[in-house]
Amino acid sequence: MSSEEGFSSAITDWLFINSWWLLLPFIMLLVVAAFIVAFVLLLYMISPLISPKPLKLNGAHVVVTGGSSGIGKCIAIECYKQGAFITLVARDEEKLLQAKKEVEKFAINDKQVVLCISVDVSSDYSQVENVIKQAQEKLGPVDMLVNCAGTSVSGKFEEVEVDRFKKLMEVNYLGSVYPTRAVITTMKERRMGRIMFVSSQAGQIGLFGYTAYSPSKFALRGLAESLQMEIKPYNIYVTVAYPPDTDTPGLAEENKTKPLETKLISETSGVCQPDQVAKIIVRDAVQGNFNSSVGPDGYMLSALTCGMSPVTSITEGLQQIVTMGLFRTIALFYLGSFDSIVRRCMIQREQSKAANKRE
Ligand SMILES: NC(=O)C1=CN([C@@H]2O[C@H](COP(=O)(O)OP(=O)(O)OC[C@H]3O[C@@H](n4cnc5c(N)ncnc54)[C@H](OP(=O)(O)O)[C@@H]3O)[C@@H](O)[C@H]2O)C=CC1
Ligand SMILES: CCCCCCCCCCCCCCCC(=O)[C@@H](N)CO
Repeated sequence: MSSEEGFSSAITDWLFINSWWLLLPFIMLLVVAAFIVAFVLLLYMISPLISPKPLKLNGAHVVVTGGSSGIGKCIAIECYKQGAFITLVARDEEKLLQAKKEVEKFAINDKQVVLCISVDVSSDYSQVENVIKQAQEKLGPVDMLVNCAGTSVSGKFEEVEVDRFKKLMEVNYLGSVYPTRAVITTMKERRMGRIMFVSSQAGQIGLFGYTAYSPSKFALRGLAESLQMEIKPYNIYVTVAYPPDTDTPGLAEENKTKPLETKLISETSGVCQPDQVAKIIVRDAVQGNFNSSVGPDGYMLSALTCGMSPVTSITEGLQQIVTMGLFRTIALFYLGSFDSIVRRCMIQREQSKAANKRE
């Protein structure tokens, strides 16, 4: 009996001691595998955060649609100041020539050229393709395309002419699709380039009076995100800019029909100068940032609405993670104040209507 017990315990002792040695390679394998998995996960997390190489504007060919006025003209000037060759695209030839003269004042060398092309970016794709081809023949392949041609209408949903909804979608959305489509193949072949879409803060938040305008600016974000995922491996970077109200002929035109509600709500973000807005937009496009915002409200709106948009730096990603809850809290107060503006305006209107009737 006792000899049997001694035998079995000897076996377990033997197994125990030896199994350590037997397990060691497995343990080592497990540790190595864990390291590999951790490393791969880290690479996955970091890979979208690697910042692109900045684009050199000196000698680059920049096409600016809507370059004859307002923000577009200021973007052209900003690029010209950094040594770029410019193609201005818009419909009105006189305004184009006037803008060309203004841009040329900022030359930094005597080789720089400003080319003007008159075309409607929204009506016919083959026309747009043709003029881009002409521009590339004269000034070389496009390094940066700025889609800034656009227009706006504000007014209550039922008061905006039905045609306007289509028109805004055509100019603001398709007018950005066509030029982009015309430059993308060459950019992919050259494995370099920048595409910029000028959206608006009204492309991040839907506001009273912008039922026709906002959707056309929101659409650009969907286009930009999808396109960026396709062309990132070709070293092409997309930027979407979301400016607040900016002092331009376009804004003056829009203000003629702007409802009081829209005016009061937009005042939250204030009015910017187009040259300041252009400076920020060009800096972000050169760096290849997906998002370009102006001012503290713009910063908050962008962090809050980042959704699944690409990140272009580690700090940007971290800032979004840390600030999102706080900004949502602030946003609730803003939304409350917008609602009360709308309510107050409605009450005021009804009161003045009643007073008019009594008279
Ligand atoms: N100003 C603002 O408050 C803000 C503006 N934005 C956006 O920025 C962009 C520029 O605005 P802003 O500078 O105010 O505008 P402007 O009205 O001052 O200039 C618009 C430019 O676009 C051109 N354009 C308009 N329609 C067409 C078309 N169908 N084909 C070709 N060119 C066209 C115009 O030239 P032409 O008429 O001769 O064709 C002009 O050069 C717009 O997309 C706007 O929505 C965003 C946020 C705020
Ligand atoms: C944390 C949350 C912060 C929220 C801040 C909200 C601020 C809203 C202001 C919106 C202004 C819209 C300007 C549209 C400009 C435009 O595109 C037209 N003028 C074109 O002509």
